[in-house]
Amino acid sequence: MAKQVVTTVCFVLFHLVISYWAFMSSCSLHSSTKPSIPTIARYFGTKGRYEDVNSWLIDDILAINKSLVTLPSSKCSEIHLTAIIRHGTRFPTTKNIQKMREFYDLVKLNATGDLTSLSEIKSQWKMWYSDEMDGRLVEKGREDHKHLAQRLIKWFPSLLNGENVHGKRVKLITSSKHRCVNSTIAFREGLMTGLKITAVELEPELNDALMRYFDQCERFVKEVENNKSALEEVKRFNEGPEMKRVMEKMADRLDVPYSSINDDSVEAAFYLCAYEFAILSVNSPWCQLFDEVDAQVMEYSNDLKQYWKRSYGHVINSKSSCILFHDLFHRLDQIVDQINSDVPVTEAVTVQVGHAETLIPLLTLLDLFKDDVPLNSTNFNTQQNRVFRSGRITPYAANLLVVLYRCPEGIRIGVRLNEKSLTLPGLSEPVPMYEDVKERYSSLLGGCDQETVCKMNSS
Ligand SMILES: O=P(O)(O)O[C@H]1[C@H](OP(=O)(O)O)[C@@H](OP(=O)(O)O)[C@H](O)[C@@H](O)[C@H]1OP(=O)(O)O
Repeated sequence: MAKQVVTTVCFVLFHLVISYWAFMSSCSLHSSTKPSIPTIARYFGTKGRYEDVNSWLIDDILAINKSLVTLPSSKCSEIHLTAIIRHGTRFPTTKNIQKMREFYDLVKLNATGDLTSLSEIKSQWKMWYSDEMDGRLVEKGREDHKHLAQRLIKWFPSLLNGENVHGKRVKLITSSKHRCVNSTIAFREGLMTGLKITAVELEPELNDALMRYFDQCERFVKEVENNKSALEEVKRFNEGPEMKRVMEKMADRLDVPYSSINDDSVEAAFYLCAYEFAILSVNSPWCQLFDEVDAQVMEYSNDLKQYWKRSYGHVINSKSSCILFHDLFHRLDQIVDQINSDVPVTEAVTVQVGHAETLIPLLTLLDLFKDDVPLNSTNFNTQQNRVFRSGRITPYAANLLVVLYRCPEGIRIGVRLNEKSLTLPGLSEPVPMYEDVKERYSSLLGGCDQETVCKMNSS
């Protein structure tokens, strides 16, 4: 049995390395010139790069932009940071690799259009993604987390320092998925590089109950995850006029019958463009199959998925994150107690690494990024200026930073998403008193019991 497992693991690793290496060598990836950015990159949604949300990072990946952060008065000092982070850039999931392969085969065998990119796809591009890659972290994803750790050291030098790391006042918690565990390890490497530490005892703790709470919430699993009708609006949009137009334009560009292109085909083409850019920094010929309006439609389709599967679409989506919400406030309360009792703070920094589906429900529970009108299959046009844009909220390595400050007037709290300050809805101050935040969320703090909300037939 053990021998079988080792053989399988070796096979998978070998396959991954070979496919990746084969593709890397076929591209001019090692060129030192900056890659050109696809004009549609801002529409990649949850498949988008962090640096396209924070564009100053394109020139300097370790730069921090203080103009986007509100700090309390200089009399305050930081006492704690909780960072809840999405894993870094990853391979596509198997489900999407299969769609990509099918679409590539169709293009290779049937497309005859005269686009230059089409001849490039047919003569040079190779299908290098294989099923085993299944959402695993890629090298760029490791870099995402290493660099984020180094920027966080710059943001919070009094918290993320050698003394706190060695004193075990920094804690790493992660989902058990490959992309998360390896992101956490990369984050630790970034800390060690940034702090010039050579050896450290900082083992990530695996905690799926916390970082993959959605899997364990029966009501969410039954009513949303495994219930096709929960995503009815996504289906309707994908069968609607805007998406139909994208499919027709794609068929025209490829010169194939309209009947051979469906919503899965255009999704696969869009992913091919997005993944080649996110993983390899290549502005690939696949990107030429879309114009900007097409890309906006694709972005809306993905936003609808996130909205109905993870956000305001169904109440249970956000409620499933009650456990993470309570974990956060429980820790903050403990720290405030330690300060008030004048005892040393035991946890200076807590880093929790999970998924888009870890972050989006929690942000929703906090009432963030809520549009006045729900996103649905018929309002693509009127939702052009929506605040719910998954690409802005959860690109790879997206991060929610919660900071406690000790100030002369008491404890204050600052919240940042992707290194930019957020004002919590219902509160006017950007760095409010901790007690005001607790008051604002008092009904969740007094309820939102995981076991109760996740039970079937709970209200
Ligand atoms: O569309 P895919 O198969 O990539 O969906 C993934 C999720 O990716 P996302 O929709 O957020 O872009 C993935 O979330 P991640 O944060 O870990 O990337 C999720 O864990 C995975 O289960 C896939 O969800 P699906 O239910 O198969 O759509």
